[in-house]
Amino acid sequence: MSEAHSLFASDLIPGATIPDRPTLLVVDDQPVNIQVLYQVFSASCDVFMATSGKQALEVCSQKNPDLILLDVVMPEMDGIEVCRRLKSEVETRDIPVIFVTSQDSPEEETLGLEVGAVDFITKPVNPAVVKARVKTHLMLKIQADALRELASVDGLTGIANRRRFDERLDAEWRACRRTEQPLSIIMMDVDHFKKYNDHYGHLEGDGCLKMVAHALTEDQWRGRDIVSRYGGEEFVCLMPETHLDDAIKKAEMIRQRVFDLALPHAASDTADRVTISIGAACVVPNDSDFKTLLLRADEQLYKAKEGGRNRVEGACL
Ligand SMILES: Nc1nc2c(ncn2[C@@H]2O[C@H](COP(=O)(O)OP(=O)(O)OP(=O)(O)O)[C@@H](O)[C@H]2O)c(=O)[nH]1
Repeated sequence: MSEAHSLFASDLIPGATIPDRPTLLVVDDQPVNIQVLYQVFSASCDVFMATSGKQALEVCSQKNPDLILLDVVMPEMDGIEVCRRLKSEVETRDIPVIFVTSQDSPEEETLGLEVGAVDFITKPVNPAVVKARVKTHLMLKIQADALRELASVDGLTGIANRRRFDERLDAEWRACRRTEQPLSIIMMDVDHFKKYNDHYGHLEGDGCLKMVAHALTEDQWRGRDIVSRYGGEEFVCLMPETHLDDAIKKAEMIRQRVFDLALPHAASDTADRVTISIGAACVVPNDSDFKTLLLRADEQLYKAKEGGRNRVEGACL
């Protein structure tokens, strides 16, 4: 068992993934102060260092540390501003920040906590105190990560749920708008699923949805793609930086994959097995929001249903 596991194991909620070696970022414009903290933590954690606010923000976006020990007084960008910026970005807002400072006035401490820090430690640091506090906040971070994970998974199928999809859609919409890249989504719906439930029973229906979800997610997706259960017998996939042609190709592969599962569907008017219909839509995001993209994919799905089901339709905005 690694030192990190032995530190946290007894205190964690079930299902929480304990990193082998948590990553810490230590930020201080005085290398000698970094050295002290490095010696305290290097045995149990991977320690990254930054000597300015700007560098700290860069390391955060690259390394996504589990916790940050942040000096307050630094030239150019001080710790308060660094913390403010970290808390304003979705990608970094959940990283706990502990201020390490020689200024211990109540006003300073209040300001630090107001901008989002979780704790305050005064210099010169006492190794035992800083270790105990870091352990507490790392444990809370790991538990919060586990809860976030649980809240984003669909209970029946185990794949991402609607909440996770909505979060990613919002983030990817903004990312693709910044980079002027296309964003595609594909909406998938199991054909004649009411008849499936009526014929085989609701429990069998649940089993069918699990197998379809598995077939949808076992495929090789690109790093930022996400497949989720959108609700009921409907699934959706988000594909950033993907043109409509490629989204349609992928949709066709998925349609075929579900067809090849050959799950019997004796009550279907379309085939002897379970099939899905798919609607794809693509846009280079602009100043409007993503509702129109979802609407267009839904229209295309409807078109696929109207056109005979077990097929793919797609359109750009
Ligand atoms: N077993 C099971 N059924 C579900 C679940 N969620 C939704 N359903 C059922 O899925 C069915 C969807 O029916 P409809 O929306 O009429 O669509 P359909 O029968 O698939 O018809 P088309 O989409 O037009 O091919 C409903 O009967 C829902 O009760 C679920 O989690 N488990």
